[in-house]
This record gives sequence, C-alpha cells and structure tokens, in this order.
Amino acid sequence: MSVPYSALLLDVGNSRTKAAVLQKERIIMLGPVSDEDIGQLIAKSQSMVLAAVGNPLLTDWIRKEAQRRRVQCIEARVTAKAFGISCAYESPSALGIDRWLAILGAGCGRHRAYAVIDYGTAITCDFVDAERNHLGGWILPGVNSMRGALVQTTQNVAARKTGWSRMEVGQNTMDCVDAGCLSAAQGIIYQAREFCRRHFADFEVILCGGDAEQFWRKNPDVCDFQPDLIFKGMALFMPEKQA
Ligand SMILES: Nc1ncnc2c1ncn2[C@@H]1O[C@H](COP(=O)(O)OP(=O)(O)OP(=O)(O)O)[C@@H](O)[C@H]1O
Ligand SMILES: CC(C)(CO)[C@@H](O)C(=O)NCCC(=O)O
Ligand SMILES: [K+]
Repeated sequence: MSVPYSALLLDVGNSRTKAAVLQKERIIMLGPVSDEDIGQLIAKSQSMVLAAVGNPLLTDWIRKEAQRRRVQCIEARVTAKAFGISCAYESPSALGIDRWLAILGAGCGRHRAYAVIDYGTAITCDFVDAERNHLGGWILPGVNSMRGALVQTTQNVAARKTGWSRMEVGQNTMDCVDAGCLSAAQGIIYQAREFCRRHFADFEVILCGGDAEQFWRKNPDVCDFQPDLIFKGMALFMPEKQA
C-alpha cells in the first residue's frame, strides 16, 4: 500500500494526546503534546488523521480547529472489516479506535497470527489469527489505575502517587504494591502467549503504549516493541490522493 505524503496524526488518549507526522512512508513521532501544541500543529498542516478515545471536549475542539483552518480532518473509525482484518465485535463501533489502530498497525505486512498489547491508561490485548480475523481481546486497568484502585478500596494499603519501586518483591507496603501491579501487568504478556499457543500454530506478540517499554525490556525474547503502532494504523486512513 502506498502511503501518502505528509499529514498530522493525532491520538487523543485517556491521559494525554500524542502526535506524529506522516512524511512519505515515514512516521515521525512527536510524543505527547499540550493543547497549545495541538493548535500550532493543526495550523501547520494540510491534512490530519484523528483518533480519539478520551476527552470529548478536546476532541470537539480539534475538529472545529481543523474546520476553521481548512485542514482536511479524517476521523479513524472502527468498521466490521478494514484492510483485510475483520472485527470480532458484533457492534464494531463499540471497540476503542486505539485498539483497532493497534490491530491494523500490527497487521501491516504480517502474515502470522499475533497478539497486540497496548500499555496505556488502560491495558488492552487483542488477538488476530493468521486468516486476519480479530478473535477478541482483554481490557484491564493500566498500572496507575491498578495502584489507585487498591488504595481506594482498602483501609491499610498505601501506595506511591508517582514513581515506581523496581524491587522484584516488596518488604514494605508501597514496594509490595508496586511489585504486584507491575508483575500483574507484565503477566499479560505470558497470558497472551498462553492463549496464542492454544489457538495458533505460530504467532508474535507486539507491545505498544506509554508503559510498554519497561515490560518489553524485561521480556525482549518473547515480544516486540513498536511504539508507533497506533500511528501506523492511522496512516492507513490517509487517502492516496496526497501521494
Ligand atoms: N509524561 C507522561 N504523562 C502521562 N503518562 C505517562 C508519561 N510518561 C509515561 N507515561 C505512562 O504512560 C501511560 C499512558 O500511556 P499512553 O500515553 O499510551 O496512554 P493514553 O493514550 O493516554 O491512554 P489510553 O490508554 O486511554 O489511550 C501512563 O500509565 C503512564 O505511566
Ligand atoms: C479500553 C480503552 C480505554 C483503551 O484505551 C479504549 O480502547 C476504549 O475506551 N475502548 C472502548 C471499549 C472497548 O474497546 O470495548
Ligand atoms: K492507548
């Protein structure tokens, strides 16, 4: 598939917005952006792809800003089938667009079955077989949400508000919480592999998302890390006319 010339790619997540620029076939990641950055980026663009799961007010403002500046704004949406991949949801529009983009991005040029794990505000894992059927997936709290939920629902468990202990096991409450939440999040890689072994002859596990790198570093032999997957998925939504 030929990827078009140059466009802004915006991923409005639940914690923050991330941007990238698509230049010819290359994705240049700009990282997290402030609302002010977003305005400036839109002003400089001719076209953009928008994918939003968070902050409806900001999303609406982005749409209006694009319209006002006459920037073509393509909104990525989930459909029953796209780029050869079929969606497992009976109501495809209920699937998070970030999940779909990770699925599509990971599917680019891949012929084997795969699992894609997105370590964001929430953690999601989605499975696609070698025939390019999305089988379904998992949604669980992200590491920060896990930690926050523990503090809220227990009397005597305290946790750090920022930063993480890197102890393998804790010898005090806060370290135990950190080690427990990080182990649980890491465990998804092994659970995904277990699911894949039962369902696929051959498979790969790919990680993306704001918290992914640390989990990949601990498990480099059993998974890949592709920080630009969501943007790769978004690039597919650019019409070819700009090529
Ligand atoms: N500067 C930062 N601000 C916010 N989160 C950060 C930052 N640096 C790393 N992170 C980590 O990234 C995670 C959020 O990941 P990511 O940015 O992929 O999620 P998101 O896209 O905002 O949320 P969603 O999962 O809803 O799409 C947080 O759990 C946090 O631990
Ligand atoms: C699960 C999250 C929060 C992950 O970012 C997002 O994809 C979302 O809001 N999804 C909608 C629910 C679903 O995917 O079934
Ligand atoms: K995400």
